[in-house]
Amino acid sequence: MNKKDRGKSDSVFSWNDQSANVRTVTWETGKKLNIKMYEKNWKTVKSLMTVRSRGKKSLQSTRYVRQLRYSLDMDTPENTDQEESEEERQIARELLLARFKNVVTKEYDMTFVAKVKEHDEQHCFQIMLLRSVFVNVLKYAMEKGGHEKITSDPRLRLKVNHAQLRTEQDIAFDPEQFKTDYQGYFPKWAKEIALKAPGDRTDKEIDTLNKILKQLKEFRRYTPEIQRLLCKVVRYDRFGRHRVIIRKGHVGRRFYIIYSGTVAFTLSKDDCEVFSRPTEYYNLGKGDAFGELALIRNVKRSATIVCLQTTEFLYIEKEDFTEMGVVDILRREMEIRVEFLREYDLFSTWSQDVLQKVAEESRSMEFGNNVVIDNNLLQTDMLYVVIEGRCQVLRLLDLTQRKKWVNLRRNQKKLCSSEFPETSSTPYSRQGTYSRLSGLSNVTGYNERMIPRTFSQPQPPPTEKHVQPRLVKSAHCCTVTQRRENVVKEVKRASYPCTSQERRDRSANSRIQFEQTKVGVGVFLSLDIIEKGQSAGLQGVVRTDEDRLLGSNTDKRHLYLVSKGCFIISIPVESVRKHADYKTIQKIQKRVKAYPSDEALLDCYLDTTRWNAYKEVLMGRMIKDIEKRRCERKPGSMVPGMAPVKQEQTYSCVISRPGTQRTIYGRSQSTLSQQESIPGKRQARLPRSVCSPSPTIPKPSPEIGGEYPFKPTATIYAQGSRRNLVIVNGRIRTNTIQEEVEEQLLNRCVQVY
Ligand SMILES: Nc1ncnc2c1ncn2[C@@H]1O[C@@H]2COP(=O)(O)O[C@H]2[C@H]1O
Repeated sequence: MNKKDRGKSDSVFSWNDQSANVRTVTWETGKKLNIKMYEKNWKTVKSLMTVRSRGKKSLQSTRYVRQLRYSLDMDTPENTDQEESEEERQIARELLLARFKNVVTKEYDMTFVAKVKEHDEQHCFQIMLLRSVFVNVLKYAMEKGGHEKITSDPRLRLKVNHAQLRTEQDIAFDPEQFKTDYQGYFPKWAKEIALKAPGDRTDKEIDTLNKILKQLKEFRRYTPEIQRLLCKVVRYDRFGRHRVIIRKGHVGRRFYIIYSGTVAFTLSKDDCEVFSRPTEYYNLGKGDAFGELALIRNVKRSATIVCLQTTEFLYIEKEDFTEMGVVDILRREMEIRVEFLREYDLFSTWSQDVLQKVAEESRSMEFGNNVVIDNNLLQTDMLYVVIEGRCQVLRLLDLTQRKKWVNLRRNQKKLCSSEFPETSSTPYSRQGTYSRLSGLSNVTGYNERMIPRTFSQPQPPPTEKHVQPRLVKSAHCCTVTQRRENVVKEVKRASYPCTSQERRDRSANSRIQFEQTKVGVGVFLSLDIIEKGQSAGLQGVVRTDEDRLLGSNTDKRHLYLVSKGCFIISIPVESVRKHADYKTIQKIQKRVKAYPSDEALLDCYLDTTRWNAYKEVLMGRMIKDIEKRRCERKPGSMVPGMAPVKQEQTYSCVISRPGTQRTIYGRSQSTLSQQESIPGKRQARLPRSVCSPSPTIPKPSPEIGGEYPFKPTATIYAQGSRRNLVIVNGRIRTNTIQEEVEEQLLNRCVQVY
């Protein structure tokens, strides 16, 4: 993108955020168009235009804005882009319809779908706007290779062959699905250097190439001298999807580093196998290298490597590879791996030769925090040994499939509607919201954008038989909730001034349409921590072939292995099985963990969330109590003529539950209530000694402390995440429609159970 283009982008397409419903789109030509759109729709369009890919580059690059403008200038959606093939158009149309179905309100949906078919000019602009945004996103994805990801995702059923089929009911809109893993292409100038013969490259060219290659992790691990030498000899090449780069059994001549794109490797000769595999753990991406084994050991290629998308490579010829000492570095790394495996007690009975072989077939990998290493740990074909750091085993639990959770929520609804008839039908969802808003004292300055992403993620509230009725019935608790609700109402009113009719319209249209069977409310639970020296994926080694084929007697749940910052060795299970003796198998069998059932996890989650909710309510009551006592104690101790000051105090109390003692710290942020209670008085500030009592530890009153029947579940190392997530087609989303989706789901579940 040149500078000229960059300057243009803002004037071509911009939006005005001031009003909730009416958005102004400004054109380069100076024309202004007012589009009446509902907040959610607009947010969707906006998010699509600004979706960020991992490589930091925004989809809203000038080129797309230009394309968008171009397409908007066209008369009908069909003519929007001449270059577009029939196939692309078909996919775009299908997705567009699906998107309308799920994002746009029911009313709009019907109109739009009808109008798309009739090419009605009245709605043409809106249709084209959304459509072209989508087409451009799709094009972008196709260019960057992400298209394959979108279309080959079986859940989306968007494969070209399937495009004719009805897809709407299978798709719920999720911006996540339109992100691409943008990696950036190898620049043209760098290509020109890399295509030159080594002798023709100048020092300056080598330096500039060095700079760009430093972003590759494989390249960074060499010493600066070797890096410079590599820049002298490195060559560039680019291959499309399905291209076999290395075939098992062939003679090795090159060592490859991936600059962009993805390849997959298979230990079989058949390259087609990689395309039928559902998981991604055999994939290598940007910065990964391959093809070293044959060069180090002077043997034939040990695996087949195929491009999964258009991939750019930097390669080094065998002679250069050996001459420059890269071989020595890689050999040393291999020795470290062999050394580690020799020390590892699981393989203590293995001979040096076997360890050497296994080390060759294994890989050392480094992962940052929160990177998914494997998304189906129980079915994986890899054994992961943690050398440094740790990882976590997670389970995503679909709460809407759990009767206990549904009953719990139903009871809460009943209790709340009888206690607080004036509150909405989702009292607890709101309670989650309130707890986040409670710290805001300046209501008018509050903007909904400040609401954290967790805004719509409700906390399951306390409903334990012994506790809940008392907490809910307590007048004290009621006032707290009441006050908070007013705050939220005020916040909303202040943020979006609109007429009551508009408000009614908005709430009527805010209902989200979704395919209920595809959506659920879920929560991630941590089942296990894999520490240094431990391994994950042992199940694969002891799984019999029969189990593999029939899937019998095995736990088939999806568990995620997520890095918390670690360095691991991944060993193909096949390789371990091939070399494992009886003793090793016995050791492995002993170490295979049976993870707790979903039922047990759910109990633990509910216990934890009840406990957390209980603490929250308790804190609210205590703070209120303390404030009240303070007001009673010092009714006239104000100094007139001074501005009020926000007091922030820390309180602590001890809550005991069986077997534990916990200290809870809470923060109260409030403007002095005494001043508000005296009308006509000038605002005043109390001297610090008077208005700000030193943090006291109030005695927990008998009715609020010590009675919580919490039973720690000793067998499970699990802490319920406080984040509830909506799962869409097996994926996870966290956005503001969650509350509504959850409400609808709950209603459905209540009818079922
Ligand atoms: N288990 C593995 N994980 C990742 N890459 C591998 C694995 N086994 C082999 N390879 C790579 O696949 C390449 C095939 O050619 P080479 O044997 O020369 O070098 C091999 C390694 O670079």
